[in-house]
Amino acid sequence: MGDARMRLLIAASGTGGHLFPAIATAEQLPDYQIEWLGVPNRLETQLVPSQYRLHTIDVEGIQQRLGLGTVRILTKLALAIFQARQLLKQGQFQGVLTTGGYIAAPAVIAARSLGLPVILHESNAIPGKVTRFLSRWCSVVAIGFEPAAKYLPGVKTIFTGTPVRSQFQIEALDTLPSLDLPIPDNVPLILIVGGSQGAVAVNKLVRQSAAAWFEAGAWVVHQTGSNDPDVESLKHPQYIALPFYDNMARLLHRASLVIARAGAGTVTELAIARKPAVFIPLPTAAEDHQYYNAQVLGATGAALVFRQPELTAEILTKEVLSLLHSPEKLAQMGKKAGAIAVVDSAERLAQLVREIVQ
Ligand SMILES: CC(=O)N[C@H]1[C@@H](OP(=O)(O)OP(=O)(O)OC[C@H]2O[C@@H](n3ccc(=O)[nH]c3=O)[C@H](O)[C@@H]2O)O[C@H](CO)[C@@H](O)[C@@H]1O
Repeated sequence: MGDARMRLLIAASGTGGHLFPAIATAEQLPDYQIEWLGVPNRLETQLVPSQYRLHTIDVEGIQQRLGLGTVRILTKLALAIFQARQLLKQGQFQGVLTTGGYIAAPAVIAARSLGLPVILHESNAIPGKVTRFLSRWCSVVAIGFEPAAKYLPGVKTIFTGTPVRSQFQIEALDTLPSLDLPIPDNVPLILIVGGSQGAVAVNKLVRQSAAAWFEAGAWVVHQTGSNDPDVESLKHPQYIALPFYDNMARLLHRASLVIARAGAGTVTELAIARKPAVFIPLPTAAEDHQYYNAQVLGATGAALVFRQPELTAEILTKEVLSLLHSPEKLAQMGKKAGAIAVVDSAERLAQLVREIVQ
């Protein structure tokens, strides 16, 4: 007996920020036969669940080498489009879902050249160049933050939020493995998240500020990344430094306050987990998109947002101390964060797929 389900190709590749939303959505689509399009040596080879067949094409470098040799870039893109077209035709796929990034270009162009519907999800408050360029060819662009719509004039956008891994939902708390970190139960915990690569400038500010927080009774868990040469320079009984932490959802649920970069994934997870935050957006992010991500929570009073060049250790010390001394304010901020969270984002995006790929 053949499989009578509709066939959907998901093109999602690279970082957790692109893969987690796609995986969460795929889980909501058992009524579709899903296969995956990625790149041979990226995270998808580890993260994409084994029930989805993974096809890979070589598109790495298209973005990185822009400007060096237009002919070579276009040749490579043309080859990737050709491969994606072959895959879509031979696999008899009926539509494409992509979360953007460089895999999106060949996937979207190939699908449209075959007249297939495409849903593109953009998680940032300011869509990246690839999204803006490709959006006209998409049936619809699903957006993670509402402000993104105004950067996509003439494009059909639908606000779905960004799907996150289910462990960030408050309801999942009891099902998560407990923390393997020696943090006492009743102390305030400040969690610092630099993102998948860490944030050396944030690390430095935190180390300069932490003494006053320790004195106020707080513990600090500091996710530092692995590129910081000074990571050993702070030692304190209330301080734990980690390059990366796998059980981030559990740690986030335990935190009283989170200091973080403002990648779309992190901002969304904080809203879902209803956590008060201090954002220090990456100043070099394309078109300053992290600042606008941060402002989605900042504008409602759920977070404080500081621009890195203007932020001193004195200011950070003082602002965090004042929050630590005001648990009611922290609780209010967490509530405001929760108010903008889209807890059923994966279901919404899956529903959009059902409406468009049929
Ligand atoms: C440096 C950079 O350009 N980052 C971009 C990248 O973010 P990137 O994907 O790197 O970062 P995000 O903030 O979106 O997500 C980080 C993810 O890593 C997880 N995590 C982090 C640390 C840790 O120790 N353990 C752990 O599990 C977080 O829970 C989160 O799920 O894509 C995002 C979506 O397009 C953009 O908004 C970001 O600006």
